[in-house]
Amino acid sequence: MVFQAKPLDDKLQYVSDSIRMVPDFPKKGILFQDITTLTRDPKALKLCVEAFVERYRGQKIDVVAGIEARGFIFGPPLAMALGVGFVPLRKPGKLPGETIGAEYQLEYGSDRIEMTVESITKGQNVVIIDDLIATGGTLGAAVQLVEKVGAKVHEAACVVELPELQGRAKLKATNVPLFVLLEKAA
Ligand SMILES: O=P(O)(O)OC[C@H]1O[C@H](OP(=O)(O)OP(=O)(O)O)[C@H](O)[C@@H]1O
Ligand SMILES: Nc1ncnc2[nH]cnc12
Repeated sequence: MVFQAKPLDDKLQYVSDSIRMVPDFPKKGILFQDITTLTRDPKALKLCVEAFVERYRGQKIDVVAGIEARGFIFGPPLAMALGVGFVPLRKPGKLPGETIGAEYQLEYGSDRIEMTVESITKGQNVVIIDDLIATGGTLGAAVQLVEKVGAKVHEAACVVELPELQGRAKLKATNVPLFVLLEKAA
């Protein structure tokens, strides 16, 4: 049984149904939301990207920043549709040149993300995108990086929110709005 706080329209229901839930992955007790079943379904992928495009078209967005790895799937098609560039926020040691980084805790471990300093400039209006918000640690770190170079985070966007893990409350501390397509059970 999938928990869903808000009733979904037919399109989002289709997207929701396309996500496979995998119990005990990658660790016992984690109900993993597998978006690869969404991305391999052309209709679900199109509906999902279109929902983001509809949200941000006409919003004067300068940059879409996506979080490694699954933000790299949804970010580039959104950036292309908006006619802006895509900036990757990456796991440690992957980006050349001068970088800044932020550490964060996950539902199943800890990690760090990095950003090329010159990739986003002061005053730019940025949408940060990822597949999922759980504890909000990853998005919180991404917000820190974008704000550190003097840019504004217009909104953080995800396909799935796991409300029980309170990521929304963590992000609220940054004053960055959160937009999600689906709320699902953790
Ligand atoms: O809200 P949080 O508790 O921070 O968790 C959400 C993050 O966890 C997952 O990535 P993961 O770190 O598993 O990396 P991957 O995308 O490289 O598999 C997911 O894609 C988000 O980026
Ligand atoms: N339950 C979950 N499913 C997929 N990705 C995740 N990232 C953190 N928690 C997750």
